Amino acid sequence: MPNQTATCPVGELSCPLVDEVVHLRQQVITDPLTGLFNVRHFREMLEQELERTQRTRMSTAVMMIDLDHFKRINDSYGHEEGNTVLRHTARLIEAMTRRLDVRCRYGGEEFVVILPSTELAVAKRVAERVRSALASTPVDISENSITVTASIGLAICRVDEYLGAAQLVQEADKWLYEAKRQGRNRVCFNTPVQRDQGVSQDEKDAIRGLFGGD
Ligand SMILES: Nc1nc2c(ncn2[C@@H]2O[C@H](COP(=O)(O)OP(=O)(O)OP(=O)(O)O)[C@@H](O)[C@H]2O)c(=O)[nH]1
Repeated sequence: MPNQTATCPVGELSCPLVDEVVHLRQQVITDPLTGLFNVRHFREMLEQELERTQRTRMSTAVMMIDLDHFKRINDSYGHEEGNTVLRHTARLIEAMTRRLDVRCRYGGEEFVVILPSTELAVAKRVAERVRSALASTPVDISENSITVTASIGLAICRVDEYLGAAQLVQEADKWLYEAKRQGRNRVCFNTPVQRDQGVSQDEKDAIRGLFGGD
């Protein structure tokens, strides 16, 4: 009878070496403060999901979330309490999204979620759920109960309107800053109406002409 403890057969789940590798792999892709995925994993997964969009023709959505006036929380209550707020935010993001969504800390007080195989209408509902949960769920810090809000930018990669990873992130970031600009605690995204505003009067007239409009 061979000595089972002295060997590490492939596929043996209880092998300490395999456990160690799994643990290390987890550490490499995790943000230590919040337990969400880190930005390195976000980049890897985004490339993977965009490839899936090309293969399956199902859209990929990216949701960029930034806490509002977070500096004030640090300044008023200290960095440790600020960290408590970041962990609270991470738990709410997890609670309001699916396990298949890739929930990441992008850095500082910014979070990003990849919503695989998701159209804009669904992404809007998820983003609104996250925004509203944050605004209505207080967190206890320094004997105070406070609520934090977030601004959220959404971007979609469709197979017929394909955006690469960098462009998609840039687009989500653009709408996040639009949400800040409009007063914070809101979700912003590119709507067909806003796209239409980019069409000049000349172009509109030409389209009307093509379809026989007056
Ligand atoms: N506690 C804590 N604070 C952090 C961490 N990373 C970044 N910060 C702080 O996050 C704050 C971000 O501030 P700003 O970029 O000015 O943004 P803001 O105050 O949220 O304002 P708006 O984004 O414009 O609504 C800074 O005070 C950073 O020091 C962290 O890991 N822990």
